[in-house]
Amino acid sequence: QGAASGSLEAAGGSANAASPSVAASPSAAASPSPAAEPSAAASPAPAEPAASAAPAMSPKPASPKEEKKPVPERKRKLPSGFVYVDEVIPTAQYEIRYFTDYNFVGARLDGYNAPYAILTKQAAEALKEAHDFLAPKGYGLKIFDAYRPAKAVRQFVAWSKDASDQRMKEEFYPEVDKAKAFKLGYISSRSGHSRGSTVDLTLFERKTGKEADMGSPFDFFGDISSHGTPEIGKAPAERRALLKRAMELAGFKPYSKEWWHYTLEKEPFPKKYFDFDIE
Ligand SMILES: C[C@@H](N)C(=O)N[C@H](C)C(=O)O
Ligand SMILES: [Zn+2]
Repeated sequence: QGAASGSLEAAGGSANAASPSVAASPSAAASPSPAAEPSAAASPAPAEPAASAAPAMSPKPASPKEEKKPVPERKRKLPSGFVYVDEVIPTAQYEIRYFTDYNFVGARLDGYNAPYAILTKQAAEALKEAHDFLAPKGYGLKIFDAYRPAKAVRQFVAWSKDASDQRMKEEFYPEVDKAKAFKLGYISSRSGHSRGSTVDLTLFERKTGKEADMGSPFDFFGDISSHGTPEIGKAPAERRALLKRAMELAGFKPYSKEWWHYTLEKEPFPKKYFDFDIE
């Protein structure tokens, strides 16, 4: 799993539009180990529990059934302090995986009633800085997850306890026992995402619109997804380092176990876990 590939040219992944998209796409990053992100994880997470990814293989297309599902109009009124990220960064790409069934659970998550990325205003504005920093380097940001309702986290917990459901194992956690996903730090039972200032993301190449090869897919549970892994090639490692630099300059901190997961250092709600639906 997880291609350790080659050149700095972006690879793999479908190019998703600047607006929230229902279709899933593939995704495919190493720099010195970033500091662990603290977390209120219920389980003894190693470093910081914080984020996730898709396999290096080609992305599963959305099922015909899924494509027919109507996408609801977005609710304009968000809780105070939150914004729709595409209204702040219209030129980023959005592929909200937990709104689709292309994720490690294999189903749309509770509370994801629409494919939108929502963040605190501070986090969205900081993210725009990272996106703008990357532009002259030929890259942009592609968002997989942002604010995550606490009910979705509860669904992750239930999923991890259901040993009979292994439908996405091969693609997302081939060498990990799902019952240990929390303990190993790949998922947090008190996720920073529910505080509204944490984001899961990757790079896309501006020239082609394609998702960059980061050496392992988003939400791939394994050592290869850690910062500093020796298991990936030079180019993906350089891209992970570029993304990390952009995010740190913008005020985010990385999570050692997941190259795609970042939390705003000065998050406005450091102790509050929200549960409003995404709509
Ligand atoms: C599940 C994955 N995308 C993720 O976000 N993991 C971190 C540790 C979290 O759950 O906060
Ligand atoms: Zn995350």
